[in-house]
Amino acid sequence: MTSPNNAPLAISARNLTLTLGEGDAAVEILRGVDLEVADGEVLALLGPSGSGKSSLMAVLSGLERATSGSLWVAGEDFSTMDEDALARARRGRIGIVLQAFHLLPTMTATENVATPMELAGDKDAGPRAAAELEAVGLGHRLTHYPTQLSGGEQQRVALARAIAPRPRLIFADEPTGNLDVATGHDIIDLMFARRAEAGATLIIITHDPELAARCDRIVTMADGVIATDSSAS
Ligand SMILES: Nc1ncnc2c1ncn2[C@@H]1O[C@H](COP(=O)(O)OP(=O)(O)OP(=O)(O)O)[C@@H](O)[C@H]1O
Repeated sequence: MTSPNNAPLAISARNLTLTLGEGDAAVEILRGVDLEVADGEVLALLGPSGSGKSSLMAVLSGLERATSGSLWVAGEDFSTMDEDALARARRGRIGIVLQAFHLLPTMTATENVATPMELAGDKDAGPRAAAELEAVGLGHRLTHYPTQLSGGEQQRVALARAIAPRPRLIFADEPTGNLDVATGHDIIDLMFARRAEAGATLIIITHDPELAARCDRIVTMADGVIATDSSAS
């Protein structure tokens, strides 16, 4: 599976739809999304509130099953997998950073980063978690609990948790939405630096045109479909 310039594809989506609810309550959220993303590409996903950005990310990252259409992610056919298979396919391949940090309050920073890797059978989870926390500037906060960390520090832990398993794909949904501007800039700089080191594909939902301009490609959504794509010729 390759793109027109022969780069391997991280994502190939054809005519993806997502309908939630049934009967009269059914809502068509994605209405035929076509999208190809090259391996290593950094893509900004923009669009008005309610246009379907988070829903598309949920489908592309395997958190939600598409209602119809074909979807290949990192060489795996997501469209034929059930939820258990999707969860297995996500593990180690896909890292997700959300606006709310979703750290487990009873675990230290290191445990928050290490636990998903341990569950995936990684024997070096502890040292790798510590190394990644070091890399995001939290070497001095390894045994702190989330409540003992600032918002920016918590998002660094969430970033470390997403990146430590060395995923080929990183999804970020407004990762600076809960942070002040300066802290948000720091997180984005870190995310871009860690991504570049790993050569991973990054898809980032943002309302910030300045951040979008730092990406290789800008795709906008409107009303459940792709409206514009800066890579289209
Ligand atoms: N579980 C659900 N059931 C019904 N409708 C839903 C559900 N989740 C989302 N929607 C609807 O789907 C549409 C797309 O939502 P989505 O969160 O993907 O948009 P978005 O572009 O990410 O918006 P925002 O920028 O506000 O986060 C919205 O109209 C939303 O109300």
